[in-house]
Amino acid sequence: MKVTVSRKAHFNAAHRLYRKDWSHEKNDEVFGKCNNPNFHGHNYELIVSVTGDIDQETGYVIDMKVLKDIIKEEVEDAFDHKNLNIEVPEFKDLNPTAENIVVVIYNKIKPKLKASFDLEITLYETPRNFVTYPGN
Ligand SMILES: Nc1nc2c(c(=O)[nH]1)N=C([C@H](O)[C@H](O)COP(=O)(O)OP(=O)(O)OP(=O)(O)O)CN2
Ligand SMILES: [Zn+2]
Repeated sequence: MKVTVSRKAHFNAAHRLYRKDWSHEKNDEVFGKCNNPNFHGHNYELIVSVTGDIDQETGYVIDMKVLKDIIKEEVEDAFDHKNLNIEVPEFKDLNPTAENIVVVIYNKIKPKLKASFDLEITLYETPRNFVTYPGN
């Protein structure tokens, strides 16, 4: 019997959407205002969902405290109040779109969990724009 345990988190971060190998005109055409060289910020909201069997002794799939600490170390400490393009190594050569951010977060959290757990990450970039990565 599989059960999904979810925890919400949030972080504030700045970014700019552009490709270094494109002209300013092409970046403007594709990314519009998100290509502003002055960067802009979002209040990102995160949902981390872990699916697995209930441990019959503890009644837990995963201790929420353990999940909270993983999210803090892997996401909040790494991304909160950072400029993603400049201060977060994963985005040095990767455009920090919501799609790329959610995959980076998945890849940081997955190795911290028991291999038998399934992981799904949902990231809200704005209250109306969100992406989900179920890891496949
Ligand atoms: N597929 C994607 N499209 C866009 C992304 C993205 O990450 N993936 N990102 C952006 C911008 O960074 C930003 O999210 C857009 O902000 P904004 O236009 O302010 O957001 P809203 O649409 O929610 O604002 P409205 O008030 O509804 O206009 C753009 N595209
Ligand atoms: Zn943006």
